[in-house]
Amino acid sequence: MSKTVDAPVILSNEPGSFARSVLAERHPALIERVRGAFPYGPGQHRALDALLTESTEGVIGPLGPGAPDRDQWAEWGRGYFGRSWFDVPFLWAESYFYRKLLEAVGYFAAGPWQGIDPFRPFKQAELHTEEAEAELTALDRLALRPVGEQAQALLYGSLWGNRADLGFSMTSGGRAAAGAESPLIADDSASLWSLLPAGGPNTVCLVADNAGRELVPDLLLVDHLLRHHHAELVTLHVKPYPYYVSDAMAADVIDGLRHLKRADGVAGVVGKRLWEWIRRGRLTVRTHAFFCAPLPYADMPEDLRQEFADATVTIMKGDLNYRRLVGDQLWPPTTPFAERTAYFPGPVAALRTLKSDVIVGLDERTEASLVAAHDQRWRTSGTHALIQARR
Ligand SMILES: O=P(O)(O)OC[C@H]1O[C@](O)(CO)[C@@H](O)[C@@H]1O
Repeated sequence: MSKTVDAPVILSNEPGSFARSVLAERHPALIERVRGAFPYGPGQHRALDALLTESTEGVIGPLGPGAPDRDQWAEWGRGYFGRSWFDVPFLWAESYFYRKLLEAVGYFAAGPWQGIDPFRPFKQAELHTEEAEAELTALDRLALRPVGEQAQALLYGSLWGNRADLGFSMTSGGRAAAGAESPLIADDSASLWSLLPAGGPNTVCLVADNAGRELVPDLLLVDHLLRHHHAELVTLHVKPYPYYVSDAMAADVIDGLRHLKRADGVAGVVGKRLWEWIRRGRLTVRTHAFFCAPLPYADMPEDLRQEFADATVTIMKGDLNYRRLVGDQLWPPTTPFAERTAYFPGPVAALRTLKSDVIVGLDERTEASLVAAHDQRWRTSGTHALIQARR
């Protein structure tokens, strides 16, 4: 057992740090992309200007008086207002940035822009890339392989789908989305499958991350779990509103399902079957306000805790869910995953490509070889991935 009891919370004020670059470079770049995505009017552009200035040079201000969740954020941000965005916890600052960006474009305000997802054009474009098409065509070949091989390939597909992240491409020029896949730095997939023996009365909660090219492989995995009775019921949890650029909401699930249903070959068959799983109640899409909270899962509310407690296993997708699952802190990398997730109300697994500094659950040899071979960029470059699970 590691002796770790606590570790520094990640802030964004360390010069040269990844967290700092997200606030100082990615967020301004994202504001520019959002400006170009819709024919926003002068009021929205002024609000985006104000957000850019506030978040890079100013101090944290409250949400506007009409915001439905103003009190909630005032509570979550107690002690942070009036301070530099760089000096408060990175997880909080990043989450609040997305909330303020929605405010700037009028997502929650009564009027024509209410409910218009500022990231939707990017998410939709993702579905129609050559790579996305090739992934669907590959399903025809995969269907000829033994079932166990299909299962493993779909699990890895869902894992590496997490690399297709629009926030990431904001400053990396999409580099992490290309190239050969690196070996996993932790692979508990055998342990994950052992939690889901075919034919058992299993239920799975899959907490989704990105839409588009991540969500489609997630749906393919879900179909496999249901079809081969690794799970009798699956709940797909998505965000209630646009978040972290590409995070999936119910509208994105519908887009993904339609996209699959229209495809040729095996992909089209799977798309139609997924509609049927939903119709029969074997696949349910759910959301919860907590998925957009700037808090670790250790602080989840009782109703969500109960949902996870009832599942045979909860699968957390992506980097943000990982940060919230283990705590957005600089843990010694060899801190056991089981120790960091001991509070979780049931078996839990993480499928994540590494896109921020947090990491636990490495063995010493892996950590040493990563540091020697790539310095610390392996933590944030999206080239490495992991599957971690605990019973
Ligand atoms: O989509 P994912 O895998 O949750 O990745 C989100 C990650 O991207 C970043 O927002 C940086 O763009 C990280 O800070 C964050 O953890």
